Amino acid sequence: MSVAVAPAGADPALEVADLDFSYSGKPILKQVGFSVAQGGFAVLLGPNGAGKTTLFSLITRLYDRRVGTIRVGGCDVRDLSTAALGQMGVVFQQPTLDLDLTVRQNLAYHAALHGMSTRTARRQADEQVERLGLGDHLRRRVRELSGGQRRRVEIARGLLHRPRLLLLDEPTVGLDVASRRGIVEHAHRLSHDDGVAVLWATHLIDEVHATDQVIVLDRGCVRADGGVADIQAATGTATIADAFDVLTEAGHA
Ligand SMILES: Nc1ncnc2c1ncn2[C@@H]1O[C@H](COP(=O)(O)OP(=O)(O)OP(=O)(O)O)[C@@H](O)[C@H]1O
Repeated sequence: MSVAVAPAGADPALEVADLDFSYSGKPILKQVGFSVAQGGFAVLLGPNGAGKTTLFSLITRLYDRRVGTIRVGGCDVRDLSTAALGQMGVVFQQPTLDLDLTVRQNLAYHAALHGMSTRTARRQADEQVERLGLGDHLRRRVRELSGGQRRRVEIARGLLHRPRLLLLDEPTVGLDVASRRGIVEHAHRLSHDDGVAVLWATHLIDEVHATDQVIVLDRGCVRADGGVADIQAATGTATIADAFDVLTEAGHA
């Protein structure tokens, strides 16, 4: 098993404990708990409706009503929300770029929201888009870009303020195989090379790498949390796809 381990004494990048959440009295998340180490790569794997987006909405404080604890780098998102949110970059499931602005303008706007100076923002934007292969597109309006390019702009935007934790909610939905693979691999490089912890929500099992931490969420409950080999061993299966089938209701349908 090769799940990233935090340096001794370091707080996890993300810690969720005893989390319950309901919509209008209907329980959606039930006693959810897990943590992601500094620099770790965790896949939040769950079928449609498992509660992944709801969990992201709570981590990012779009929603607040809940029972339990959420800490980012040791900071409680409720008590120390500015400190917690400042350590976090987010790529939401629904695209949120302004299609009529250029790539550079979208990035500059986001950087300004984080209080970054124009100079720092420009340097950071140039670095991130270059790494994502978008260097030639800075002056293009987002409307002119492909779906995969737009997603990469959103990842660059989420990294501008150098977060320690990047959350991505089904970031490859609707993309072709090559674009998907490129984005999955880039996110892994961020974790392995830059030490950014990543929480990657998906229902696509082929996005799981053998070295990832996998958190299986089904009907609001964490059914498994560990390395791929551990989960396969615990379920007596040979692949993570088979383990997913054993652990989730979708697999019993
Ligand atoms: N605003 C809302 N009000 C009431 N119920 C909701 C609301 N948003 C989501 N739900 C319900 O909560 C459950 C979890 O939804 P959520 O979107 O968090 O799951 P998900 O794992 O992200 O699924 P998907 O992959 O389809 O986005 C579903 O049963 C959904 O119908």
